Parts: sequence; C-alpha cells; structure tokens
Amino acid sequence: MNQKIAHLGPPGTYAEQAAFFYLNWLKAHSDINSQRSFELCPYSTIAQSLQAIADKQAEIAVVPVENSIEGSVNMTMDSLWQLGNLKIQLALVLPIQHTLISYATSLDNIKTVYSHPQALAQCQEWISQFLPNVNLIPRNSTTEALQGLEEEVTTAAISSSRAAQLYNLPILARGINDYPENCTRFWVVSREENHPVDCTHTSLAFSVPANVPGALMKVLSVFAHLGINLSRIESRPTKRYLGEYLFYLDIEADVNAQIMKSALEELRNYTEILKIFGSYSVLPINL
Ligand SMILES: O=C(O)C(=O)C[C@]1(C(=O)O)C=C[C@@H](O)C=C1
Repeated sequence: MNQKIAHLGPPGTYAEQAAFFYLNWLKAHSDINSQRSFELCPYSTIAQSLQAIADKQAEIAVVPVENSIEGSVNMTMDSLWQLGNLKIQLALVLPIQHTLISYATSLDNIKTVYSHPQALAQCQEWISQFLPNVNLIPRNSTTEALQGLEEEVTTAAISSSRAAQLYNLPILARGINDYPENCTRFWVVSREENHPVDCTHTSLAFSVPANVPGALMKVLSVFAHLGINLSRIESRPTKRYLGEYLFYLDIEADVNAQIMKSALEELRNYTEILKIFGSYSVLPINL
C-alpha cells in the first residue's frame, strides 16, 4: 500500500526535511515484511496539507507547530481546531539554520527579501542590522520565496542551505537566525488514533462555557491538583467575537494513563467544547 505524506512545499522546505526524517524513521521501524511504501506530497499551504488528510488524499501530514524564537504557527493551530478529528502521532524537533540566498554580489544591492513569515520573524534582528531598508515580502513557504530570484538580482530569500543546494542557488549569508539554537517542533498528524504505550505528551484545545472570572483557572487547577505538568499554553481567538478565545494545552502525560483519564473526566465539567488531538512522544532530529 502506498501511503502519502503531505507537507508544505515546494520541495526543499523545512517541513519536507521533517517529513523526510519521519519517512526514514518509519522505514527503520516498519515490519521487514511490510508492503507499505511512502511518498512525500508537497502542498501550497500548511492548511492544505492538513485538509489533504481530512479529505483522504493523504494518510499523514507533517506540519510545523511551534518555533523556539517566534512561538506558535497559527495556521496549524487553527486548522487542527477547525478540522477537529485529526490525531497527532509523533512530535519532531528540527534545528533551523537560515541562509540568505541571492544572486546579488553584496548585501548593499538587496532591496527586497522574501520568505515565510515565521522565517522572516526568526531573522528580524539580523535583517534590521544588515538590511535595514529592504522590503520584506511574506511567501507561503521558504522555498516558494526562491521563485524568481534569478531574474531579479536585487532580491533575496531566506531559506535553508539544503534548499539552496537543491535548486543550485548562491548563498550570500549563513546562520542568519537571531538565536543560534533556533528549532521548530513539527507534529506528524493522521486520521487515526495513536496506540503506543510510551507516549510522553498529550495535546488538546477547549473553549470555556462563559467569559467569567476563574473559567480558565478551573481547567488549569484540574492539572495542578493531580500533579500533571503542562509544557505549553496558548490562546487563539474563536473568530466569533472580539475577546473570546480557545485555549490549547500540551500536557506531559499519556492520554491512556489513569491520572489523565481522571483529569479529562473532570475537564468536561469546565469546558464547552473539548478536542483531544492525541498522545505522542517527541523525537529530536539530529542533523
Ligand atoms: O517554509 C518552510 O520551509 C516551512 O517548513 C515552514 C516553517 C514554519 O511554518 O514555521 C517551518 C520551519 C521554520 O520555522 C520556518 C518555516
């Protein structure tokens, strides 16, 4: 059976790099007699790669969730809530080293820089120091940003050295992210529940029944009282009214642990809509 792995494209994105790592990890952990084969499928946006699994065009999607400098990837958070029934299988942490790619012979000749908004944000201090007067133009991905560089020598793109190599493009500066330990966490998502026993994290999101004092505190105190650690809390607008929010939690416990079953039971009393995105473990990608 051929399984499609959706990711943000065109080829050469960081998402493809994470998907490629996952594919190799899958091959190494598959039953030797397994008839499964895998194919990487690029999509124009993160939302489209998640939609592809919901629509059964692909079985798995690898999507960025959070960056150590810039924080959450909102398109992933919003799509997961909207699609509702997708499940996280695994988390991958990819080190991110950005390069400036351009046909310009010096930084002084650059007038415009293209990249994914996350990449532009991760390099904002470097840009204001070395390219203070350039126009910054967002693109759907760091590799979409590479299109047209050859025709216009006053433009540059922020992408990876792997992408520069793939498209045979010149690198003008390396390691331009503002913090050297820059890394992005990706989620491997599918339609099916994850069943391994050794999951370290659970992610969920919820809305509260009313915008009243203590509504969020009641939910958080369920975990505090049971001694369950949270590793992330984020809010996103519900998009219905100004000032109304959804809350996303990453929790350091397996959804199948008895303590989490008790927590979730209690949580249902204090939440309006509760969506459990699944339990998973976290794999660092060593480059
Ligand atoms: O544009 C890419 O190459 C992506 O894979 C997207 C993305 C992101 O959305 O965060 C992934 C990793 C980096 O943080 C920068 C961009």
